[in-house]
Amino acid sequence: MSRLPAKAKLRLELGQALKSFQQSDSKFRVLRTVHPPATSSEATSTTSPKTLIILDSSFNPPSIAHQTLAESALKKSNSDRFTGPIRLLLLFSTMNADKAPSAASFDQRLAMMTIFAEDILENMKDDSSNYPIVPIDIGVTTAPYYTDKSTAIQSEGSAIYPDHPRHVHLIGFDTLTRFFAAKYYRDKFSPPFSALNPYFDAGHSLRATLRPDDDFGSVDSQKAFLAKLENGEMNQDGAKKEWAKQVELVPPSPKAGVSSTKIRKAAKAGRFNEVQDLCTPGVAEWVRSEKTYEEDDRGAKMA
Ligand SMILES: Nc1ncnc2c1ncn2[C@@H]1O[C@H](COP(=O)(O)OP(=O)(O)OP(=O)(O)O)[C@@H](O)[C@H]1O
Ligand SMILES: NC(=O)c1ccc[n+]([C@@H]2O[C@H](COP(=O)(O)O)[C@@H](O)[C@H]2O)c1
Repeated sequence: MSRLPAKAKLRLELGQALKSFQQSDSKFRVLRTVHPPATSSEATSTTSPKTLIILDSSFNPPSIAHQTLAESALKKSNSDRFTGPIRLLLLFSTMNADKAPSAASFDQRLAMMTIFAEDILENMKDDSSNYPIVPIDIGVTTAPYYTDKSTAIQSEGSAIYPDHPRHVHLIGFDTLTRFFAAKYYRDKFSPPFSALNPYFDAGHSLRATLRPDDDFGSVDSQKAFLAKLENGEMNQDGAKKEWAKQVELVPPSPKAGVSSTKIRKAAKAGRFNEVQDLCTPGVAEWVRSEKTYEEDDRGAKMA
């Protein structure tokens, strides 16, 4: 293995770790931790977090919009309100609630997540007065829903997160509407939103970034969606209006128009300048050199 080029080695190691996870009954596992440059990995790996910031995504591929979600949450002026120590978890679901697995293979996505984590840490290092030093975990889960993801992390992540940290899931507005969509819970829960009680009772929260778009609607209509929770209009399905206090709405970032779909399409068409604009440097280099989307740029949400 030692003679393999670095990228092939990374894929192989992550592929093997993923296979071992998939062959187990586990629902959550951290496969790797990326440590901030120039800090002792021992020091950061033994820091048990009280707040776990989680970016769950298909990472197909990681984009600068994902980078903004993570960095904005970590920025000291925003993260000061979280109880420290803080840790960031990049989480990949092997089972997505709405998408068929396609385009980049799972070992490639895990490799891109690792490179993305290194890019984020490098970027934050350059602005260290504004960002805390945090390790970034690369994790996998089989759970497609946020409530189940958090339950799996609580029960199976207790060795790496022994202090039972509060979870802050970073999501975009499109995902907020799916978090609060009764159709996902109706089969097993009556009323459907009673499925969310354990999540909010545990003190977990959501940091939802507005994402104005032709498909997702204007900023005002997106704010109006959360107002329905606040006003009790979702109570008939079992929601509680006080949950709104655990949902932070974040103004859209200048990267609001960026999506992984755009990157896959640009890569397939060979527009690598565009890929470079939409990805962090290491990820853009990976997509180009590994020809990640040369054959297949699918990965759109299923109907
Ligand atoms: N530009 C953006 N603004 C706000 N949130 C975003 C943005 N891009 C992604 N997100 C959020 O990041 C999370 C993970 O994103 P996801 O992997 O679905 O990316 P995507 O770009 O929407 O993917 P795809 O284009 O493949 O559907 C989701 O909660 C999504 O809403
Ligand atoms: N109700 C829910 O918890 C719910 C609904 C739809 C998608 N999801 C998850 O949101 C994450 C992001 O989804 P997309 O990659 O489809 O944007 C995925 O892990 C997906 O499985 C969760």
